[in-house]
Amino acid sequence: MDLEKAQNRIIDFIRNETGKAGVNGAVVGISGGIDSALTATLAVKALGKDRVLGIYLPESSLTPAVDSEDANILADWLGIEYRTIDISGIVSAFMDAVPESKSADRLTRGNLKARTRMSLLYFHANQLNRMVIGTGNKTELLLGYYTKYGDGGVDLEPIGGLYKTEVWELSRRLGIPEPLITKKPSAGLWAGQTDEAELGISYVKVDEVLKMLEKGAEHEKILNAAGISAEQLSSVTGRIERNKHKRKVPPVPELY
Ligand SMILES: Nc1ncnc2c1ncn2[C@@H]1O[C@H](COP(=O)(O)OP(=O)(O)OC[C@H]2O[C@@H]([n+]3cccc(C(=O)O)c3)[C@H](O)[C@@H]2O)[C@@H](O)[C@H]1O
Ligand SMILES: Nc1ncnc2c1ncn2[C@@H]1O[C@H](COP(=O)(O)OP(=O)(O)OP(=O)(O)O)[C@@H](O)[C@H]1O
Ligand SMILES: [Mg+2]
Repeated sequence: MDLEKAQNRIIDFIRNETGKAGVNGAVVGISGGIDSALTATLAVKALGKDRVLGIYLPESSLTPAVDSEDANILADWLGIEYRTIDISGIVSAFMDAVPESKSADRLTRGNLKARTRMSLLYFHANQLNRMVIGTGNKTELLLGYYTKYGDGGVDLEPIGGLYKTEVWELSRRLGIPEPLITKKPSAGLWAGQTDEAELGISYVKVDEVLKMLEKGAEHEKILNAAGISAEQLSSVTGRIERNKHKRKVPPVPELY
C-alpha cells in the first residue's frame, strides 16, 4: 500500500463527508489505543484541531491507568479539546434496572459497555452538530470484530480500508507517540482482554490470511503460506461468515 496516498485519501474523505453533511466537526472516542489515535490524528489533519472533540470513556474499576495516560498524551500532542466521562455509573444503573444483567456472560456485559460509549458519543454529536467518527480498521470490519451498534455505531469509518498492520505503519509515519503503537490492542471490555488472545491469532497472521482470502487463494495454500493451524483458519473464516450481518443495513420485507 502507498501510505502517503492512503493518508491523503482518508483526509480528503473526512473533509468531504463532513462537508457534505454540513456538520461542524467530529467527535471521537479516545481510548488510549492506536485505532482511535490514528483516526483522531487524521481528523485533525482534515478539519483542524478546533473541530475535533476527543472523549475518553473509562470504566473506573476496569480501565488500566496507562490508558488514561496515553489518551492524555495523544490529546495534548494533537491539541484537541478533550473530555473524560466515566461510564461506570451508567453501566451499574443499567445493571440495577435489569437484575438478570448481573448474571449475564461477560460478552453481553462487554457489549453493553461499547453501546454505552456509543450513546455518549452521539449525545455530544447531537449537541454540537458533529459526526461520530468511527475507528474500525479493515481487519476488524472484515472479521466483524466489533460490537454491532456499539463501536460499530458510527457515521464514518475513515480507517476502514487499512488493515491493522497498516494502521501501525501509518501511525509511525505520522509520529504518533510510540507507547500507543506498541501497546497490545484491547477492546477493554473485561479484565485482561486482548484482541489477539480472543481472536486466537496474531494481527500479523490474520492480516496475511485476510489478504490471501481477498485474492481468492485456496485454503491449503493459505495454511502453508501463513503457517497457521486449520483451526485458526476456520475460526477466521467462521467469524467472517457469522458476522456478515453486521455489514448490512437491517433487512426490510418486500410488501409488494
Ligand atoms: N444473522 C444475523 N442477522 C442479523 N443479526 C444478527 C445475526 N446474527 C446475530 N445477529 C445480532 O447480532 C448480535 C451479536 O453481535 P454483537 O452484539 O456485536 O456481539 P458479538 O459479535 O457476539 O460480540 C462482539 C465481539 O466484538 C468484540 N469487540 C467488541 C467491541 C470492541 C472491540 C475492539 O476490538 O475494540 C471488539 C468483542 O470482544 C466480541 O468478540 C446478536 O445478539 C443479534 O442481535
Ligand atoms: N475507554 C475508552 N474511551 C473512549 N473510547 C473508547 C474506550 N474504549 C473503546 N473506545 C472506543 O471504541 C473504539 C474501539 O476500540 P478498539 O480497542 O478497537 O480501538 P483502540 O482502543 O483505539 O485501538 P486498539 O485496537 O489498539 O486497542 C475505540 O477506538 C474508541 O473509539
Ligand atoms: Mg482498544
